Amino acid sequence: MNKKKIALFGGSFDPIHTDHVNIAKTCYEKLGFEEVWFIPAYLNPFKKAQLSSIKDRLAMLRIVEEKYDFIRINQYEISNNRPTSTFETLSYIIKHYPDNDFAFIMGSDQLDTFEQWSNFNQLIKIMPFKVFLRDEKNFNQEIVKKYALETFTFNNNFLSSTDIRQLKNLNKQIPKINEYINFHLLYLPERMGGQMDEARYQHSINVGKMAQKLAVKWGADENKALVAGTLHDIAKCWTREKNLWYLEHYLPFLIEEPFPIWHSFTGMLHLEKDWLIKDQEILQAVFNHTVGSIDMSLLDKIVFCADKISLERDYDEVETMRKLCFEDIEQGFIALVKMQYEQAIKKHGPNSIGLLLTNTYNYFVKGEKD
Ligand SMILES: Nc1ncnc2c1ncn2[C@@H]1O[C@H](COP(=O)(O)OP(=O)(O)O)[C@@H](O)[C@H]1O
Repeated sequence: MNKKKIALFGGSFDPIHTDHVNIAKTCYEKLGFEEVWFIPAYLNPFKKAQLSSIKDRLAMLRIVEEKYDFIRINQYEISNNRPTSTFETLSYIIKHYPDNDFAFIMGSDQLDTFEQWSNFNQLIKIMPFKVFLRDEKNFNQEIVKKYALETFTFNNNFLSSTDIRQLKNLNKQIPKINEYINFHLLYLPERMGGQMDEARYQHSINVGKMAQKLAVKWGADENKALVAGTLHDIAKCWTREKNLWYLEHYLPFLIEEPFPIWHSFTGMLHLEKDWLIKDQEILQAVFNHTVGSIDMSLLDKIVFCADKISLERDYDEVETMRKLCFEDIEQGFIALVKMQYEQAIKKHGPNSIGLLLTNTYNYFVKGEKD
């Protein structure tokens, strides 16, 4: 009987990206493997370097598994519930699937530490190792020669999970995985933490939670509220130059608005252009969070209010405002627009608060509808 040829592909897949899939496709389309089994690594809960949950990493792998018949997920390491060496995993798989013929797939970056993998001398004898070149010129040729390893090129986008976590090369990433990451707010410390100080980060988290609560109370989409609320201030700590660059390139007419408001527009642009968030409702809620506009959805109002009544806010009337927002979101919103407007006038004078806030105030508070 001919044994089924299977390629085993281990990694953290945090997240899985296009190049992982392209490697698997090469195995299937060009190297005669009938299946490729992705083996996500377990991450030690006591280890600091731990990243996304197993649930999220598996959900992202499933998106790919559903698309390609030849891709399967093997959960041996995950179900072990402890860090498991490649040697242990491969020994287990060989023993339990005697009707298959296996090879192990690795990226060339792994060559440098290859000899330190546990039980290395036995490991290299139990199955062939196939090396996919991350960089065709720059890889450890000594190890390749020493162990007579086969090397392969593939349709390489030069992606890495680290880069994806840091918002780099997202245009080359699998769109559905981008969407999953954005909707589940994965990699916030990397993606948001680097752009703001600790207090702003905590405020952002609090606004997300408050927006979610308000959405549950008023029947809006709670996930969109959580995402928009959490990300609303993403551009708040940017320099004037960076803000200006985005406005000049995409929305130059808004440069006339006061600088402290710019971050709502540039935050929206950043989320759209760099995070590749496609959801217009989320983008609009971020756009409207500081001064609003005359055309606001329930979600926009919720994020606007959540920003002003989040957990860490402690101005005199905050409790009254919180109560009002949970009793009547429309009245809460009007009261908060009024407060925002009066504070802006006090701080900046009536001639420098910008057209948008004036319009929002006139429309919602004064009731001027034309
Ligand atoms: N662009 C790539 N080219 C070659 N191998 C890759 C590439 N991206 C990932 N790999 C390999 O895929 C396996 C799993 O990678 P993983 O650690 O989950 O992600 P990454 O290396 O992208 O951060 C590793 O063997 C890694 O070397």
